[in-house]
Amino acid sequence: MHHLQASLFATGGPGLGDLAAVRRTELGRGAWIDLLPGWLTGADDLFQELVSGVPWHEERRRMYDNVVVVPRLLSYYGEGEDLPHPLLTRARELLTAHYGSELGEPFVTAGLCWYRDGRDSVAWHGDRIGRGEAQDTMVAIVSLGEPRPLLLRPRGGGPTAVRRPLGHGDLVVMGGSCQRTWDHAIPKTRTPVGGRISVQFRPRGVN
Ligand SMILES: O=C(O)CCC(=O)C(=O)O
Ligand SMILES: [Fe+2]
Repeated sequence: MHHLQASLFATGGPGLGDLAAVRRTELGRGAWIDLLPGWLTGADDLFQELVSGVPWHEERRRMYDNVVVVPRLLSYYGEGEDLPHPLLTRARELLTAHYGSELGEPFVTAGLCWYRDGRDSVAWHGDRIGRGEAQDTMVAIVSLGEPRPLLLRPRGGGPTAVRRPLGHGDLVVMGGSCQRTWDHAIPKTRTPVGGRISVQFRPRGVN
């Protein structure tokens, strides 16, 4: 048996906790976030395995007359594509089992972001290129590696209303109207910080 599969069943190996322990915070405007620190445990190697095993790429985006490089590496697993690690497959199954009735559909896609250091970031945005613009939905994020804060503020600007450090194994789920009525960001930091990988599970048509 492959050592990875063997370790999944060994005691003290990687595990995913009970999602019944999530804590919900109502943000207002129909938006909420659920948090479960340390949902994923004993997966010390997972970060490094994803760093070396995932087909990361840079993305360039047109900004007015310029083309800018997105400050993080990305990889996207669409519906039906095998995820890069069995623990992520299991995480998605458990998320669908827990949230499926409230969400009304399964989590199907996985977007991965690798923030190599404090210069990598994601600017203020909502996930509303797809259905998140018009409909309530959920985006579930598992954070791996070095802690980085997730910031939230009502859409359209203003001061940061929520600042939650996301550490190794932590789960955050943004739900309700969160994608269309709130924005979120992972800011750059001058503090020396190692790499972080975020795995975002979304339903079909949300991105
Ligand atoms: O890194 C994160 O946890 C957030 C990423 C994000 O907001 C996105 O990719 O849409
Ligand atoms: Fe996002």
